[in-house]
Amino acid sequence: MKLSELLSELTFYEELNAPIDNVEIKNVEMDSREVGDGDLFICIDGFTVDGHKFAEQAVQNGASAILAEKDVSVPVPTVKVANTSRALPIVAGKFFQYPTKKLPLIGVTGTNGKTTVTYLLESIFNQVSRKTGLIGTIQMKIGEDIHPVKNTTPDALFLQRTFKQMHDEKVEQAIMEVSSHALDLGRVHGCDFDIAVFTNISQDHLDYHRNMEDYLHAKSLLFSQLGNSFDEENKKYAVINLDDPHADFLIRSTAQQVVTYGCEHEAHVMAEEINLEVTRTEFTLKTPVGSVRINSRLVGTFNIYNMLAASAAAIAANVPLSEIKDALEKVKGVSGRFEPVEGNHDFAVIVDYAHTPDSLENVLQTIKGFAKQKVYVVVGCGGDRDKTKRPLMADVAMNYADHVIFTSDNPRTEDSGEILSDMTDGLEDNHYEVIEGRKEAINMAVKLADTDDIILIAGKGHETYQEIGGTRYDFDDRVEAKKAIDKKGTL
Ligand SMILES: CC(=O)N[C@H]1[C@@H](OP(=O)(O)OP(=O)(O)OC[C@H]2O[C@@H](n3ccc(=O)[nH]c3=O)[C@H](O)[C@@H]2O)O[C@H](CO)[C@@H](O)[C@@H]1O[C@H](C)C(=O)N[C@@H](C)C(=O)N[C@H](CCC(=O)O)C(=O)O
Ligand SMILES: Nc1ncnc2c1ncn2[C@@H]1O[C@H](COP(=O)(O)OP(=O)(O)OP(=O)(O)O)[C@@H](O)[C@H]1O
Ligand SMILES: N[C@H](CCC[C@H](N)C(=O)O)C(=O)O
Ligand SMILES: [Mg+2]
Repeated sequence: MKLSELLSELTFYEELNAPIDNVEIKNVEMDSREVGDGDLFICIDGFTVDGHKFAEQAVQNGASAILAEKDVSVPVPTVKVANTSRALPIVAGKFFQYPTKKLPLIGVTGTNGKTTVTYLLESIFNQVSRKTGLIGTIQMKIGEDIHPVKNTTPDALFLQRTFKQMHDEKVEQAIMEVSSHALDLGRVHGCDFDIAVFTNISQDHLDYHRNMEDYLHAKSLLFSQLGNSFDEENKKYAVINLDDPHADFLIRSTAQQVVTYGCEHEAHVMAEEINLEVTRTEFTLKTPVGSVRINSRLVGTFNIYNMLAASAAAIAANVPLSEIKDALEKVKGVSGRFEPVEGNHDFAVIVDYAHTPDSLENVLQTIKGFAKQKVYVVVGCGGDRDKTKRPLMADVAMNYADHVIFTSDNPRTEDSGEILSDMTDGLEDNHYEVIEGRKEAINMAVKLADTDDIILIAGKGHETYQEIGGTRYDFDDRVEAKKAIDKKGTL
């Protein structure tokens, strides 16, 4: 594509260093290390480094033009805009020919439940043979092809490139998690969502957002940006959890049709006659298109909400109710979410990704509801993340468990001992111990567990690493728990 054409959607820019006429752009990159011959390199002033520093390297790697917000001294045409981060989605959208205009797209936001709801939706659309594309915390998937991701919601360039690939590979329904960071940073600008889903909101990420109000405002952008026009061919829906205290604010944020779900308030899609069991959940899914009984292998009230969210979105996307039922009943679970560690032991071990006070409370409430004997919790908090959630998570663990083993999560650049002090300082009860090494903490919980006890290993779920300093070491709670169980069995 000609550079002048690529820039046609940017109204204000300056041309520096050399004329842009006739410059041909083969690809767009924002990482100098990825730049090849004939690419446009976009300089992003990041949280860690300033991408403008790499303009020269990009040129050495073959960049034929630079998009910058500061002056850079390079021998290729340079286009200067006020803010490259905001220009990025515009340029990426243009380069990849606005793929989401041609691709039905569902976005799921909220503090907890996003990954689970997207996996439920994937199952529902596959049930009706619609090829899916999925982007979220665990991975990116096109059909059955799996690709790694660095972020729950990747940057605008990755997104637009991926949606183009999905469209080329005949994906019929794209589904993605939309984080508050992404909404705030404009990573999803230019994504033409058809259905926006809200799960719930509770405290998280207050290292990034100044307060809960800012956090909620960021989440609401998914709904306020859901378009403002009436298009018979291309209807848009906001799917909202009516039982969440912030439902009303989100409903008022959107101009589009609202579909509500819930258990407590009168909603379009509801769960009734609920029967919660240790390994399964039954409820009647009541919807405007009929009612069906659901018998799911997902456990806990919070998962009923996830199933309601997915069902409401699927109904808006014209999936028949009988297919929604079959699909929900097929889902065995989502990796690292309330995942039992199998083996020959007479106590239960559950690995779960709860890393917020609210998710930890939901999971522990569920476990407490079934526990015949003691409940052990192994939990820590991530470094370089919301510090104010540390004492709250510690309180939740102490309130529900008979014994808590506080340990490290991903300390990242922080000191594990200090994170643990943030969690335990001020605890009044003493039914806890601190074991910094996560492997040792898991070993201790397994060693202590007796018949019918339940161990919850919280915080890391599907993660297969532990990040300490700048290094990611191989680590998987499920593998470590299994090893500890096997070791106990041989004693
Ligand atoms: C705080 C934050 O959001 N950081 C994101 C940001 O990184 P950054 O600003 O530090 O980037 P940087 O390293 O300063 O680099 C700046 C620019 O220089 C470029 N560069 C860099 C080095 C080089 O040699 N050459 C070069 O060109 C980079 O490609 C980049 O364009 O831009 C990167 C690329 O898009 C993201 O991967 C990165 O997410 C990091 C990994 C992260 O941990 N983010 C978290 C806070 C996050 O976004 N989480 C949310 C929510 C998760 C949830 O739901 O709980 C998420 O959506 O993942
Ligand atoms: N609807 C829900 N309400 C409250 N807690 C939930 C809900 N669904 C899942 N959880 C809890 O939150 C954890 C994370 O769930 P999930 O991965 O689906 O959420 P997420 O929003 O994608 O999280 P993240 O932002 O970290 O990617 C689960 O392991 C479970 O403990
Ligand atoms: N997407 C979340 C994941 C947290 C997972 C937890 N294990 C941690 O490292 O804090 C975050 O980046 O805040
Ligand atoms: Mg997620």
